Amino acid sequence: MEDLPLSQLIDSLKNNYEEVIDIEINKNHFVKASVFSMEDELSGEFYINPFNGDKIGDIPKKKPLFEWTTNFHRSLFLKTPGRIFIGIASFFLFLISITGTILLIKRQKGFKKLFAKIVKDDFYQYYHVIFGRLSLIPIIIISLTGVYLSLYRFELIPEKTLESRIFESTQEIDLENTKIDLFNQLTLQEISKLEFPFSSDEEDYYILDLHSKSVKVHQYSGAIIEEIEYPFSETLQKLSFNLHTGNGSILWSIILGIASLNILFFLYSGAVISFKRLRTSIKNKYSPEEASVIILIGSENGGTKRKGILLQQALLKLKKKVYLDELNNYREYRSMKSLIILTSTYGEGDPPSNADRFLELLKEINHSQHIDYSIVGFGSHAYDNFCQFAKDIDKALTKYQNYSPTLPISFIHNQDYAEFNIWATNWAKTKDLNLQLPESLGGKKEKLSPFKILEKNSVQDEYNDTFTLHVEAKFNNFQSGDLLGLQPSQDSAIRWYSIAKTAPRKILLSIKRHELGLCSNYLNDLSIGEQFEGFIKKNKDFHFPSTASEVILLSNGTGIAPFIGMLQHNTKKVKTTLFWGGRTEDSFSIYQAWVQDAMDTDKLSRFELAYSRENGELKYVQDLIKPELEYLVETLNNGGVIMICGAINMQNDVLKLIADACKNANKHNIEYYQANHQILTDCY
Ligand SMILES: Cc1cc2nc3c(=O)[nH]c(=O)nc-3n(C[C@H](O)[C@H](O)[C@H](O)COP(=O)(O)O)c2cc1C
Repeated sequence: MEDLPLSQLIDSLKNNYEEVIDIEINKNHFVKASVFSMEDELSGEFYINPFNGDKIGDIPKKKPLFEWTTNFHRSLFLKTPGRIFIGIASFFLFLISITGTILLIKRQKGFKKLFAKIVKDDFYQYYHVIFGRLSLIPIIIISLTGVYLSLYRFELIPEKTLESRIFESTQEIDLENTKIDLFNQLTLQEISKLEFPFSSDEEDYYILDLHSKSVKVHQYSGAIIEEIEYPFSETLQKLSFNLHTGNGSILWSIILGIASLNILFFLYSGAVISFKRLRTSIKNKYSPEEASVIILIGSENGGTKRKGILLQQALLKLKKKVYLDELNNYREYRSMKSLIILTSTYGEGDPPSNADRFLELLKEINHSQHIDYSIVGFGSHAYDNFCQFAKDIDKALTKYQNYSPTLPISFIHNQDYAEFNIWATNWAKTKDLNLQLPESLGGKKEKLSPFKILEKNSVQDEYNDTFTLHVEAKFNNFQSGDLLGLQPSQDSAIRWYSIAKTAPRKILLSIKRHELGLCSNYLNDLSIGEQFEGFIKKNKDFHFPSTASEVILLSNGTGIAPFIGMLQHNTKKVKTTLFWGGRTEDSFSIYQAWVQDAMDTDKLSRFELAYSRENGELKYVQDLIKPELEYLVETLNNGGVIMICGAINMQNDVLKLIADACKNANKHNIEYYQANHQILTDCY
């Protein structure tokens, strides 16, 4: 159809109808004609077959819903003010998409990495970025063309004067035999509209709209009388209209449709992200001069800051003079005794934006008093430089003699609240504080469920401080390595126990009794058949690996519990070694049967143990693995996994030994294996 000469269409129309007013060829290559004829049904506007001029269909009326939506979209039914409003909204959408692109480039650390892998650490942020990458370009186009259409509509586009050229006709006029060469030469694809002369008067011309100009053609001689070039603004208006509406391309319409849905998602996810950030504004009761505990935060998206605020509130409840601020606001704190630094890491081990000046400030600002500090790094093993910025601060602080660590640096993966709670409890212990953070973030109460005591075993040695409880749950969807939380009284903090799943719904807990420990004594006092209330939290970063070539389990004290459960489920009989350190031979008695059973069934290949209070020698897990470090690193190298559970000091020592051994082996550093989920820890 596109190659059909215009003259042929004109001839067919003239043959079929009394009078032709105009024809229009739309983007979808349909030919619409406006004609008069003797027969009523063949008069009016309808689609025609371009080859013979026959009517092929009526022009469908726009559906009311479609019309309603178009009106709403263009002006919100507010006529001109509505259109102005929509124009301004388009402009803002354009600005947001441009700034969004810049932020995305910044977040990805460069234009080249715009399409690099994105780590899913927060649902809304992740999909904000994923959808952003896919639809920012269409959204920029939608908004920019929307702005242009509004400007055009309000005649705010500087109009170039029309270029009109008038030709003197020299051609002869043959009224009997008009043959217009131009119409023979033009095909339908080159024209968009043709208006027929109004009457047979010589002064009435054909008005032919081509894609870039409009031409007046003499109806008898075929001479071009006038040519008007469309100004660029008009061409741009047409292009904008097509790009904005998807007119003429189904594929582009689909892309625009998806991008528009994404705009809705962006509105929502953007609002959630902003809300989360706003919710975490810092308020202080004490001035920086009077506070003895200073909490400094490095946080980009507010996760770490929220933890800092919870900690601040818990300390205020204990009447502590605490001051919370961002790391970049570091200054002289005259009364500071304790410094707590909670910081996340971004980019490639870089500080978050509210902490990027801290290391410089630290050099400039001097404190003369003695300060004990504790650093908690928030990060994700999905990145190569796990908690690197927290490590950098730790390293920087060791240079100052008046700064001494209260606890070794702690790391928290994926904002794990239970891990943070454990760190906070440990920190509070060093200060003899009964610190109580809320049970869970957002104040959501965990659903409690009863656990019934089936069996109890206690160590009968001079320390007499450890016991196991075999309990039955009401449900079964948990795994060894998950955490059981329980709160012995309304106003006490939650205690967490790493669990062993020994059979469906059966859990083995290993508990160390503290003389004044509320929770351990409460559990110790329960008899067989009694129950306690608690809840289970998934701890998916500490499950037995499903695909490792070999597994090494390192534990001390009650930290053996999750491993007992894991061994039971090692039905594939993956080569597994267990190292355990306890105080006395008796302290092993409560686990012995489980370990023996795992050995007998080949679920455990090797077992090594160390006693720290037996035979006068002080032997710890650390001592057990010292001669095995080469083997440990080799296992990691071959795709094996090391899991560590028990006391935090043991974990820190062991990690240091492994880190040094990795360095000596000259292959990968320890961070590589941590990022690769080959070193899993759950210590307290
Ligand atoms: C773009 C980007 C880069 C990140 N880079 C690292 C990194 O190098 N090392 C790391 O341990 N965590 C990294 N993370 C994870 C964050 O540190 C982690 O999500 C943290 O919980 C964020 O805390 P915030 O909400 O307080 O900013 C990165 C996260 C994002 C989004």
